[in-house]
This record gives sequence, structure tokens and C-alpha cells, in this order.
Amino acid sequence: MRVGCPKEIKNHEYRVGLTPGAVREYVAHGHEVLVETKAGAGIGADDDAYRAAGARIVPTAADIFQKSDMVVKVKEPQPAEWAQLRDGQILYTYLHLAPDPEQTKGLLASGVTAIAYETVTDERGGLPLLAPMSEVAGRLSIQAGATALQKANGGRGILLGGVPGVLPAKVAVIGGGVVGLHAARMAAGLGADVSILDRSIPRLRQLDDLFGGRVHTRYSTIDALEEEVFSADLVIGAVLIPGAAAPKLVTREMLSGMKKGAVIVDVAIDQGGCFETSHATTHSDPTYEVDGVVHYCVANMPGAVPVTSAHALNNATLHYGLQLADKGLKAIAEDRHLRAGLNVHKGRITNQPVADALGYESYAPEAVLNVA
Ligand SMILES: NC(=O)C1=CN([C@@H]2O[C@H](COP(=O)(O)OP(=O)(O)OC[C@H]3O[C@@H](n4cnc5c(N)ncnc54)[C@H](O)[C@@H]3O)[C@@H](O)[C@H]2O)C=CC1
Ligand SMILES: CC(=O)C(=O)O
Ligand SMILES: [Mg+2]
Repeated sequence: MRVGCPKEIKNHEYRVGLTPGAVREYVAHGHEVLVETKAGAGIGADDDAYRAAGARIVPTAADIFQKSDMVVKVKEPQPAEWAQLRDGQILYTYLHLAPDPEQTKGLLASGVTAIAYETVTDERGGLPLLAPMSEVAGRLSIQAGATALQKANGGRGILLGGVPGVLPAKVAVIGGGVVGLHAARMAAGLGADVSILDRSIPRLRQLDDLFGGRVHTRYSTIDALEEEVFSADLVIGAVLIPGAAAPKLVTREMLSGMKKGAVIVDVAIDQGGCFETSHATTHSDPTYEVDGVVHYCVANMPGAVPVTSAHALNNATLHYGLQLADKGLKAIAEDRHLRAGLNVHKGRITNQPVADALGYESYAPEAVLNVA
């Protein structure tokens, strides 16, 4: 198969779909790999590093989209990209379709077969291609929150860990999955007073064990949520219902009960966000204020640390990427975890939560794949 990797074009997105190390693996499997010139510039991998790994460097993204059987990316295709996708081609990348009707229309019109990293599953019920970026975003959320809390940046001017004799900041983490765990670990490490809210009691038990009592765990009712959010200096939004639009847990009304200068970091923004007042921002203009509360809602946070993120992402995507390259659609038909990742195929939505969120009919992957 011919596998292609364009340079990412989203705002301040420096990750790359294939690292030179991943290219070498595809080539070792007998595949031809095309990489757009400078695609790896953001992680310090120049064209020569890709050539040494066995890739052919092409001058434009159009070369990648025209010539590749499978396109491997990081972020959801931008309008200029989805216009170039086509029937018979596989797209392997993050999609986040539920909050994005325009992109969904574009993908449906193209006829492409699109696997969303964020809905591929594993044997343990996890989301293995989302997890590494959630680890990064969870950790980054505390760095972003700590920066936004500084007075000159619009925050209330509190140091997360306090100092001896002065209380630390309060951090509320809504959603105790991968993002939540890593956010709580960083916040607790800095000395903040941390609470994690989740709807899963088994998960709260696990977190309690992991932190040995160092963070508070709370079952997420409206009461508990209000109490934590109203007293917090920093709130991290980290809930997920896989594939679906994020539930709006913190309403505009609740915002008025928060401290002035408090900060929210809505990591769940890529699924539409879990604060009613959230809208996606970019690395070049990451924050805005509503009712005196600073909002940070960057939808591609890991793009800020591409050296770490691109390698962590490739570690996770390589296994399924090789299967797709080796077997094409058959890989999806044979593997239920890849089927869970299939969101769009030849003009049809194949993921129930995405279809529900956007008002489309959903087709079972098994019913539309049609492979012998
Ligand atoms: N902005 C960015 O750059 C990035 C965003 N993300 C996003 O972060 C979000 C979280 O991802 P993960 O931690 O990997 O998901 P996860 O599935 O590991 O964790 C989500 C947690 O939310 C909990 N939850 C669901 N509904 C809830 C509710 N009503 N109240 C409280 N908890 C609830 C679940 O029980 C689960 O523990 C996702 O939307 C993901 O796409 C991930 C990486 C980067
Ligand atoms: C998960 C995701 O959307 C990202 O890493 O950008
Ligand atoms: Mg994102």
C-alpha cells in the first residue's frame, strides 16, 4: 500500500502523523511511504531523516492526498484537506466529529473511509490511541492553568502550591479518566489541594488507591460539582463519553458562583467542551474571559509539546496503522477495535454516538464494509 503523511496545518500544530521511526516500520512491512517536505520540522526530523527511514519526500500536500491509499495524520482534516480526500482512500487520524457538523459533511461527501483515533478501543475497555495525548493534555492542563492564574494573565494571582504559612490553591478535576489522572498527579505534585469528580465509583476507588489519600475523590452530583467548582481556583474539564459530544456539566449560571479570576481549562473542548461557556481557542490566542472566569480551551493542547507528543502518538498508532496498511479494509472487518474506530465509510456514518449527536442514521461497520 502507498501510505502518505502530510504536514499538519492546524494552528500551531507541530506534531506529525508519522515519525521517521514509524516510517521505517511501514517500509519494513513492504509499504511505500510518501511524506510531505518539512512535515517533521516541528519535532526536529528533517527530510533527510525521513529519506534515511525509507520515505519518498514530496513537495506538496496535494501529492499526498492524490497518490496515497492511506493518509496518516494527527488532527482532524481542515477544509482544504477534506476537499482532497476521496472514495477508496483510508484516513487515519483524530476526527472529533460529534461537535463538528461541517467536517462531518466534508468527510461524507468525499467518500473516504475514516478511522478516528479517539474511538479505537482495546481489550481493557480503554481508548489506546487517545490515551497518550490525554496523558500529555492532562499534564499540560496544570501548566496552562498555573500560567493563566497569574495576575498579569488575567487570573486571580494564586500559586498552585502556596508557600509555608499560606494555603495552596484548590483544583477541581471533573472526570477522573486519563486526562483527570494526569492533571491530578501534576497538581498534587505541585502541592495544590486537589479534588477529582467522576461518575464511576470503581474509577474513584482506583484513584483513591493510586493517590493514597493525597487527593479527594467525589461522586459527581450537581451538588458536589457546584461545591467544588465554586470553591476552586482552577477547574479542569476532563469528562468523556466516547464519540459523543461532551455533557455541559458547568452551566453559564454556575459560572457566576465561581471566584473572580478563577481559571477553567476545558480539555474536553475537542468533544465540544463540558462548560456551557467554552468555545475552542488556539495556541496563538488560548484564553478569554466570561463573568470574570478565565477560559483556556485549546483543542490541540499536545501540539504545544510535539517532541513528546508525536512520539507518544506514533507509539500508539503504529500497531493499527500497520494492520490497515497490510490488509486494507479487511483489517477493519476483522478487528472489533478498529471497527469501533470507523466513523465514516463511503458517505455513511458508522459510529452511533456521532450519528446521534449530528442527527444522521448510523450504519454498523459490519453492514457497510463489504469485504470478502
Ligand atoms: N484538548 C486537547 O488537546 C485534548 C483533549 N482530550 C480530550 O479530553 C477528554 C477526556 O479524555 P480522557 O481522559 O482520555 O477520557 P477517559 O475516558 O479516560 O475519561 C473520561 C472520564 O469522564 C468520566 N465521566 C463521564 N461522564 C461524567 C460526568 N457526567 N461526570 C463526571 N465524570 C464523568 C468517565 O467516567 C471517565 O472516567 C476527551 O474529550 C478527550 O478527547 C484529550 C487529549 C487532548
Ligand atoms: C486528542 C486530540 O485531539 C489531540 O491530541 O489533539
Ligand atoms: Mg484535540
